[in-house]
Amino acid sequence: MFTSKSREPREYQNRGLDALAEPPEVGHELFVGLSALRDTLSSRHHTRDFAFAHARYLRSRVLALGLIFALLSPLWIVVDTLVLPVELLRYTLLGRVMLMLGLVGVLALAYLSRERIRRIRFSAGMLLALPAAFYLLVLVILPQEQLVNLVGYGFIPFLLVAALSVFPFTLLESLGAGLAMLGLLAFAQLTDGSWLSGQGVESLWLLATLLVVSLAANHFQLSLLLRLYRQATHDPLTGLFNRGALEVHLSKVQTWQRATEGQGSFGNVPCSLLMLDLDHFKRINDSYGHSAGDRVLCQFADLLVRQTRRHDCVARYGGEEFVIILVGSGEARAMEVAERIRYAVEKSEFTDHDGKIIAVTTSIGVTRLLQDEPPQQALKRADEALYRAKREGRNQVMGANDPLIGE
Ligand SMILES: Nc1nc2c(ncn2[C@@H]2O[C@H](COP(=O)(O)OP(=O)(O)OP(=O)(O)O)[C@@H](O)[C@H]2O)c(=O)[nH]1
Repeated sequence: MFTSKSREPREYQNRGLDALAEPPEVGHELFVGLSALRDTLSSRHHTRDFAFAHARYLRSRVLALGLIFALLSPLWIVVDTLVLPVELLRYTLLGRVMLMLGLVGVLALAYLSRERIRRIRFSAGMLLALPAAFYLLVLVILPQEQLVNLVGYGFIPFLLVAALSVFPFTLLESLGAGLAMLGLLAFAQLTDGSWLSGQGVESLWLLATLLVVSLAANHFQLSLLLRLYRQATHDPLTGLFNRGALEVHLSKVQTWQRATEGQGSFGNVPCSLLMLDLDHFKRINDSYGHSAGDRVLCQFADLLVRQTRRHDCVARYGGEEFVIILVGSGEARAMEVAERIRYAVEKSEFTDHDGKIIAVTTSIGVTRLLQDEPPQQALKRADEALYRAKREGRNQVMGANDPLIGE
């Protein structure tokens, strides 16, 4: 089986392609428990598509918790008024007003950042950093002898570490925030003189324990999110994108086309669609069994991923039908790639479970993806071309009669 990888055209590198998903790994297993540690430790291994789903989820948490913090903060003014001497009130009041303004800013930022991953992460970080900074400021500004009058401030590090468990943070993110809270508590103890006292050590121990519980909650929350995401968007047999995820991805590619070239100038950023169907697949099932058929589908999927580039997208459209989006490839180039794939399939040694060779061929329909058309329309054109390839004898590539193509 040949495995050549074509190089990306230079002009399409570094032009926002990272905003598109990477093709999923073939045969990637759904995982549970400890094996998910790699994915919950940091976001390094997350695909761009999951990063968007993750950010959307994070955003909803930021909005919910930000609202709770913003409401609780002014309520605590009542407690301050009851317990603090008047000369201290102006400090804490000023701090609370600044905290509330900050929280409103975080809420606004999260609300306006629907698809902006970095901004959403930043707003989540600020949501935790603002109350911590408020507490730190109170500790620094108030005279030491007045610190005993503070009621309900000492629990801020505990509240924030507990809040970590509400967010689907990665373990490293939570660990960083948790260590910062432990540092804050240590500073508070050094300031009020309880450092290394029995009560001080107990508080530190409690906060560290709470952090471990939050980290466990983060791990399970994030791994569950990943699992649900994969189940919703990936075909369990081949590990490729499923039909729903493909359609979402098609729209994203079109958005990228528009953003790259500007509205109305379609034709300048060519992208193409390949629709592939295994020939006489029913016969394979009938002759070798359904499970050998499944094996062929996986081998076929594997070949498609190896024949395409990282930014292209390979999806299982249904049954023995697959779709490839070639990003940055016009019709002529797409026909070449399709022919190369057809040839590779013909020459490849597909095998059943006993290593018996199964002859497999594929028919392919090719069309251009226009940036302003409904994705379904392009899929329909590719399907019609595929149908003609089947009708003309199978094991061949057929181009669609594309409208308004100007390469
Ligand atoms: N093993 C296996 N078979 C599948 C799967 N999904 C669909 N099929 C089979 O794929 C076959 C498709 O058959 P047809 O639609 O008649 O197409 P074909 O035999 O490939 O013939 P042409 O497409 O006309 O070349 C059916 O027998 C389905 O049962 C699957 O996930 N695994």
